[in-house]
Formats: sequence, C-alpha cells, structure tokens
Amino acid sequence: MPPAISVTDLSKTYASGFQALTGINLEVKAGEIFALLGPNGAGKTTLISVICGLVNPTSGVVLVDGHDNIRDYRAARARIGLVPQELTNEAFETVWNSVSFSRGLFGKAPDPAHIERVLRSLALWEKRNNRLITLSGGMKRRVLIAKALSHEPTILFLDEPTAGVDVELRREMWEVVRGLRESGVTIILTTHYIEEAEEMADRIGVIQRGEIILVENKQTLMQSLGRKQLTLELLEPLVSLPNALSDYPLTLSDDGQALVYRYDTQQEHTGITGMLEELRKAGIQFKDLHTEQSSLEDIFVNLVRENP
Ligand SMILES: Nc1ncnc2c1ncn2[C@@H]1O[C@H](COP(=O)(O)OP(=O)(O)OP(=O)(O)O)[C@@H](O)[C@H]1O
Repeated sequence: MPPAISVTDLSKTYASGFQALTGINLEVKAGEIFALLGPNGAGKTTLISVICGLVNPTSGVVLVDGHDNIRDYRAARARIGLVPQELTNEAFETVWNSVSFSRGLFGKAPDPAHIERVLRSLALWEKRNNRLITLSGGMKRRVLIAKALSHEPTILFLDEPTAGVDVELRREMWEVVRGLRESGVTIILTTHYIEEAEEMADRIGVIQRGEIILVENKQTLMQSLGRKQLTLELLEPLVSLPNALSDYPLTLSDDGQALVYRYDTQQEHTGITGMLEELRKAGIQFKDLHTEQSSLEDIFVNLVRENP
C-alpha cells in the first residue's frame, strides 16, 4: 500500500517573494492520525493547501495515495476531503442538500445510501431536513465534516478542527475523528492545541518557519524527550545532601525543604527504590511526595526554542 501522502522536496515561494515552505519531505501513512503542529505563520495552511491542490508548489512533488497531485489531479483530489477552519455553510440550505451538493461538486453520481451513512455516523441523521442556520455550532462543524466526506475520500484534512470551540465540543470532535479513523480514513489535522495532538495523534510533525523540524511517533516523542521528576517534601530541612546519596541525580531545594529526583521515563530502572532505601538508611523522612511528567507542550516549546 502506498503512503496516504508523500511529499518530496516541496518548496513554496509566494508571488510576494515570501518563501513559506522550504524543502519539505513528509510521508503520512494510510490509516493514521497525523498532527501537524507549528506556531502561527509556520506554513501549516500553505502545506495543506499545496497537498490538496489549492496552491501550486514552486518545486517538489506531492503524491496522494500514489497519484501525483498535479499530473493526475483528478485521482488525487477524489481521495481528499478538506474540512476548512471557518464555518462556511449555506445558512438556508438543509443538511441533506448541502452534503449531497458537495458530492456533486466532485462529479460523483448521487448516492443517497452513502450520504445517509455519513450523516448517521456524524449523528446528523435526525437533523437532515433542518436548515443549517438552525443548528448548533457543534452540528455545523459536523456538517462540514459530512460535506468533506460526501465524495468518499480516504484522506481527511482537518484545519484547526477545534479552534475557538468549548471544551465539551472539543471532546465531541475528538470522538468523531477517532470514529472516522476506525472506519479506515487517514486523518491529517493541524492544531494550535498541543493537548489535541497529545490526545489524538499517532504521529506528530512539527513545522517551523516553513521547515519540518521533526516527525515522530507521539509515544516515542513523549518518552524520548520527556522527563519525569519526583519531589520529596522533607519532614526536617537538610543543610546538604548526605554522602551516601551523592551517586543519585538528586538536588536539594534552596530552602532545604525538598529533594528533587530527575529520571528518564525511558529507563526501565529509575533508581527510585534504591534512592528511597538510602534515604531511609540515612534517617531522612519525608511528609509528602509527587511526580511531574513533561507534557507534549513542554517538549514542543523546547523544540521551537532550540530551532529559532
Ligand atoms: N497568499 C500569500 N501570499 C504571500 N504570503 C502568504 C500567502 N499566504 C500565506 N502567506 C505567508 O506564508 C506564511 C505561512 O502562512 P500559513 O497560513 O501557511 O501559516 P500557518 O502555519 O497556517 O499559520 P496559522 O497558524 O497562523 O494559521 C505566513 O508568513 C503568511 O503570511
């Protein structure tokens, strides 16, 4: 099976002379959820627009399910659904008509059974005869997804799917997207919300100033760049660390009230048991303890800082 998306040496310089993408190489596997993260203006929308055939690249090749998106653009576009960021619906149209019309735009013959499946999977079936203007924000977003799925694409792009929506609606969207993945659709989403990528993505790509600076499996990323730290609140303050503990990566807080132990989340043996044993032997008691793990957000902020 070819990758869902394969991008080779892609660059884009806008007519203004601004180079928005530089030498992008990227593969998105069939069936995965790929999150594209990057600060404002990094080039996320430009990259998606080039892949979807809405913006011409200056150089480079994009294959969609093996089809060149310029030379074989019909086949490439037929495989792609794009859910835009803005709510751009025809207010007075019904859900059914709006979604059916979108299918027609791709030159596909009407298929009421497919439209019904899509509407049911997005919990819109009961609303099929409602005018869009009468729907809630969450339903309107789901209609956009239904429209993007109307021509049976295998790859769905979601540009900032939960920008500006409340927490409940965000969770609802995540459920919808997971359901789509389970039905076999490859998902590529851009997001500003690190939490969203952390929650949903199988792999994460980070784009910065038009360059992909990292593509990694989410679990690996969080393990390899993530660190954990254990803080022990001491019963009695210490002036210095006992010698017996000098081999452990421990630091004493300035006020002597806490010991901080940093360890690698990837390691099988964290050394915690031995360290606690040494503390006990040294007669050091603690009244509380807690651990903290670096989040994807910490990792992302560090990455972007390290690649100015
Ligand atoms: N049509 C255009 N002409 C010239 N420059 C453009 C054009 N479209 C986008 N740009 C510039 O290209 C850069 C990347 O923009 P793009 O919209 O791809 O970023 P983004 O990562 O999607 O940002 P955001 O997170 O803010 O949506 C920006 O500096 C933007 O100003």
